[in-house]
Amino acid sequence: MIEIENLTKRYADTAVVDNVSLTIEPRTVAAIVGTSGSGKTTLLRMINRLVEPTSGIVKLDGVDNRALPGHELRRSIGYAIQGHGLFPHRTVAENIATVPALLGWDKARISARVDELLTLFQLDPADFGPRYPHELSGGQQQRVGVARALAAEPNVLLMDEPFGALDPIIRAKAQEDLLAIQKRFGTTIILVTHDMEEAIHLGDKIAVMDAGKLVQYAAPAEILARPATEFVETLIGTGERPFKLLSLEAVSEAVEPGRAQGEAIPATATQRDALAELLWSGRQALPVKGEDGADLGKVTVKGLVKRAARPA
Ligand SMILES: Nc1ncnc2c1ncn2[C@@H]1O[C@H](COP(=O)(O)OP(=O)(O)OP(=O)(O)O)[C@@H](O)[C@H]1O
Repeated sequence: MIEIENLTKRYADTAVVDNVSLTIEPRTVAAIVGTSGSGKTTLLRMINRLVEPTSGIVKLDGVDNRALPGHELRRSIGYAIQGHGLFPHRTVAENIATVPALLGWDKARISARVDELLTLFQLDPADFGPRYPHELSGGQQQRVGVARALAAEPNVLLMDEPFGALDPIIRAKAQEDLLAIQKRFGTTIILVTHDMEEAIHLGDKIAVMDAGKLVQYAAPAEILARPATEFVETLIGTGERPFKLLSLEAVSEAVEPGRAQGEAIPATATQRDALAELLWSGRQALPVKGEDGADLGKVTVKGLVKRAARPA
């Protein structure tokens, strides 16, 4: 668990992070969103003490983050940034091995961990391990950056716009990979993004920052249904709100009994995908299939329209 209590950072007379308090439950993803300059990166960097707070406390599993020297603290917390920050003169394997080597892991354990992570990120260890960062595509470098951040099995992973530079298709893939890896390792992730869509998709909770202040901290559905301020409402984009609400839930939650004609949609697809397919194909209902291909029922325009309405 991460507890941030009355955290403030001042530069000269300006509080760029202003008395922020929030708690992040273990094994969840918290997304920090806000406009440029709202203090997101500064807030994130006070967790691993790349920035020292002016006042306030950060506790990690109940322990003040000042209990350890900063460099030791940072070995225990994963950190991934936009542009990946890979060491250009070290191979991919050496990059990933950085923190385990600092921690004194033996060679066999390091090599097993590097192979495990490369495989997990769908990079063949024999092919990619010996390459240098410039021999990879941007998307591959990004995956190595996240693999490096996870190398020493941290409980906490901080990510600063990790997908900012990726094209939309690779970005969607990277987001899915991250969620799968987060579930597998149970990592607590704090992710800075300026993209509300990404925050809604990835965050169990979303922290909205405006001019250094935390203006709302809530689950995505709550933020969509009840934005705390006009600023939050603007960030959501009101025209998109019903579709974002539908994107939070799977088709399986909206299945109705009965049959429908035509190609089926998987129960794991989002309700937004189902509505898009219904509108595009001009149908009133789609059959829904389970992972084993079994017919589970149908999803209808009428049912989804109800679900897209503002929650009571
Ligand atoms: N070392 C510093 N000295 C003085 N001012 C700083 C320093 N670091 C950050 N700031 C200021 O603090 C404010 C918040 O910066 P921060 O990087 O946290 O914002 P951000 O929300 O992450 O923005 P972006 O989305 O553009 O990265 C900005 O106005 C920035 O200019």
